[in-house]
Amino acid sequence: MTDLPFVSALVQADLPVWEQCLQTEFLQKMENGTLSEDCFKSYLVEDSLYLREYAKIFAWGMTKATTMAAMRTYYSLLSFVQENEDLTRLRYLEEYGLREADIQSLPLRPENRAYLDCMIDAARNGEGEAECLMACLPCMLSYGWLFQKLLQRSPAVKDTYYGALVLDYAGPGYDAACRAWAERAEAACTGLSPERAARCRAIFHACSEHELHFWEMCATPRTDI
Ligand SMILES: Cc1ncc(CO)c(N)n1
Repeated sequence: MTDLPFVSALVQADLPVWEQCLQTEFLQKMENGTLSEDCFKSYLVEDSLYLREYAKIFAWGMTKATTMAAMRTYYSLLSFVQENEDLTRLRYLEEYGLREADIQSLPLRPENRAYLDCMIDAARNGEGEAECLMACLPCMLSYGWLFQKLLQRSPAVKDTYYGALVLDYAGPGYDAACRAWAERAEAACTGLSPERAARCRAIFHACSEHELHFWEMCATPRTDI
């Protein structure tokens, strides 16, 4: 992504945080095949709740769209997240006897709520598309980066129970989508005032930190499912 200077600098600055994500107990155990199904099930439930709320970030973004191009970015992101990402997750949930409808009333854990509140704040109170995309980007880009790394380091992970999920996020489809989002974010962040650019970097970084907290949370399973 060297042709995307703003986004590349954001990613470079946050690689240490993403490295820390890879070192979390949850991802280490996923990588070495010792993750308990309880933890994984709990992650899937939490992430399903997360993705439901994540959709609302785009809704806030849409209220501020001033061009059709911006509008299209939001709905293509929304449909990618809701349709592509959902397939594997729903299959796993089904294996656990959980239907999407059954989990909707569960509360979000505090780390999850805090992350979503941070993104919603950026999308609702920011000036426009740049702030909204900065809030959404660490989620997408860090997943692509993390799962590609995990697969490179431990190719055997693809033959484990968690292989399907890893391959989804490490695969060319997700990578292409990440690239498109990064290009869109680059365009939205080109030519911003230094103050606004700094605010955008702060949003991106805060959201990377929340990704880390989310992974840390996942080492301990929920007790209500
Ligand atoms: C918490 C979280 N971050 C990122 C992604 C990738 O979309 C996800 N599914 N969940």
